[in-house]
Amino acid sequence: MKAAVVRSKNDGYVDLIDDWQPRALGFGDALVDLEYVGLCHTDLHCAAGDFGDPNTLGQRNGNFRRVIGHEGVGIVSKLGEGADQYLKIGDRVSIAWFYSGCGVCDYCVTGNETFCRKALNSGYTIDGAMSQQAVVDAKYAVKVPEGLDPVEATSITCAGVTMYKALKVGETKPGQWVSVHGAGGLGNLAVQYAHNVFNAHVAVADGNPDKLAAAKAAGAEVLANYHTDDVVAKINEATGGVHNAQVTAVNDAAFSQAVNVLRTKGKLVAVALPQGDMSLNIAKTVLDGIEVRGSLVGTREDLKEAFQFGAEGKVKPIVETIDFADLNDAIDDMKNSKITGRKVVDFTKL
Ligand SMILES: NC(=O)c1ccc[n+]([C@@H]2O[C@H](COP(=O)([O-])OP(=O)(O)OC[C@H]3O[C@@H](n4cnc5c(N)ncnc54)[C@H](O)[C@@H]3O)[C@@H](O)[C@H]2O)c1
Ligand SMILES: CCCCCCO
Ligand SMILES: [Zn+2]
Ligand SMILES: [Zn+2]
Repeated sequence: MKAAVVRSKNDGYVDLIDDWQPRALGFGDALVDLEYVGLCHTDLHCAAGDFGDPNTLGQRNGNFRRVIGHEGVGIVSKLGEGADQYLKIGDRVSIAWFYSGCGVCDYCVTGNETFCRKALNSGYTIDGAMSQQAVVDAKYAVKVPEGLDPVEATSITCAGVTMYKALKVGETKPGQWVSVHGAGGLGNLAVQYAHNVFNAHVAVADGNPDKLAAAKAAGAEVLANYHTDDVVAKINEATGGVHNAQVTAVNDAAFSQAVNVLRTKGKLVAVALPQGDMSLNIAKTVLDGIEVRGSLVGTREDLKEAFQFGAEGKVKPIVETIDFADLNDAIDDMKNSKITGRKVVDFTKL
């Protein structure tokens, strides 16, 4: 069976193997035949060992290296004992970063399950979705609603739910201004959810003109190219300062820009995971009562909500399907900021 696994040298790329086997189904597990799996920038961080070597972390599947992927969508083909109370054969389900939690800790029982200290994360501490088959915990595999295109559903499984949740974390209200720093896979969907679901005004910064054009088409009213514009001046001049700033840029400079475009009592929502630390304007943070909040994917409930907005056509991910064999080329394209929206591996062609 084909799977994309983290290389032993953690060079940011994957090995495409064809002798992979899913682990045996345990109690409450289900087997999923993957249809489509999107490439998230987090997959590149994982493959590079940015958060530690996934080949040595979490649950092991025999001698196999870690399978990446957490924007997966596929069909349930087999149920382990006890799984039939949650799923049935033929259900279309998602495989998200939040693979499972303990279910009983303070975070799991208060709507904050993604922060569970015993959480397993797909493609990092447990095998992910970038394979022909994957094992899921039936309690945690959120179903994809009827009416939502499965290819588009892959993008909502991480990028979409993450930004839908991050806009909630930013307490976004109708008529407010939101800035989105980074118009990539997450950023474009941030614009769509902010404009179409939260009814907010949006300013966007990126360095790729195609992505800025896509953000404008998605509803952004202010566009700043960090190669040619003074991002802070342009956004402040156009908005008077934003109510919350969403940082999806894989670049620590964007965090500084984000603080400096906030109005008094504004909120910086940290989403992106570049290496390094945030350097924040201390005077601005103190004198303007700025809040810095981290946001991590979304809960199962957040994902259900984010999917529903997709099924209703309120958000439409930009997706391009690719062959499994071309996955490392896609990683290259993402590293070079050449992907507008998402590239999605088509497993139905294998
Ligand atoms: N917190 C979470 O729950 C969560 C979830 C998903 C992804 N992420 C992280 O979010 C980041 C983005 O993921 P993605 O899949 O959207 O990546 P992506 O590569 O599709 O997009 C990143 C974008 O940042 C832009 N960029 C780079 N430097 C910039 C700058 N200084 N100002 C503005 N834009 C800049 C790039 O041009 C690119 O368009 C990654 O670090 C990923 O790991 C976090
Ligand atoms: C630690 C990485 C968190 C990223 C979530 C899914 O992209
Ligand atoms: Zn992701
Ligand atoms: Zn827990």
